[in-house]
Amino acid sequence: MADEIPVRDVTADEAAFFAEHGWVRLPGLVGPDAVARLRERAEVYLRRRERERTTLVDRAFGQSRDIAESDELFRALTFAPAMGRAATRLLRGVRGVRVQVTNLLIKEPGGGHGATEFHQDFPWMPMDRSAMLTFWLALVDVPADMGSLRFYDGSHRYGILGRSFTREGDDQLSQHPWLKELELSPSLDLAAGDATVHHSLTVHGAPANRRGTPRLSFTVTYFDADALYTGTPYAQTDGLGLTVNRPFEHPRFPPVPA
Ligand SMILES: O=C(O)CCC(=O)C(=O)O
Ligand SMILES: [Fe+2]
Repeated sequence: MADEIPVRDVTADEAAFFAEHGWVRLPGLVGPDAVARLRERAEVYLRRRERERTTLVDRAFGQSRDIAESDELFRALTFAPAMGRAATRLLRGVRGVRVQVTNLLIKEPGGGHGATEFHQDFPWMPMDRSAMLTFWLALVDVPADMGSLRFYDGSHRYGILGRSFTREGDDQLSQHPWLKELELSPSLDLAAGDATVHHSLTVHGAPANRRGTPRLSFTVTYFDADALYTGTPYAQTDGLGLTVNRPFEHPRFPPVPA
């Protein structure tokens, strides 16, 4: 029988908060029993992971990309209708969403990983529109000093600010010091099962993990199902045979029922 993951719906207030601020906290998005099962799975995958530190991103956190393609429990969460409904509601004006990527993230303690420098997610993407967001689900309790995400409030309204993680010193605050005039979201103490959601244009980052245990989280990124492929070179899409100016109709970008 297919696994089911209980996911609650997003409220009208949460959707309004997201529209204004470009991020939102969703307490208790996933029920505690389901989170415990997801965490057990995550621990197995992350133990197997090779600890290469080759890119600037690798220094900030470890990843196990496309986890929902290989694991049925993370797939059940990714395709839960409540997730599709939430993404569609938060993005406003989209008819539906597709999955862009799923990921398990680990931020090791004790200097294993550093801070996640402030960045936008969208500047890399080969989509013709920025209607895209990421759910970041805490799989363990994530107190602020373990590295919950922080967001520059309303930064999603300033368009594409450029790529980060391409060279030293290209974090968004160095490129755009005026961002400091915006409010920084409060440091959040998340419980396992809580999530934050950020828009793909929202500038976000995270401090290093100062606790003694790893920060474990799952992320899923959804985008407007009607977005068109631009042909911009991108490792994930290169060679898939997508057609420029056509939607992402490909098994790697499945639509999610809402
Ligand atoms: O978990 C982190 O520290 C960063 C995650 C992130 O940047 C993202 O999910 O877009
Ligand atoms: Fe990000």
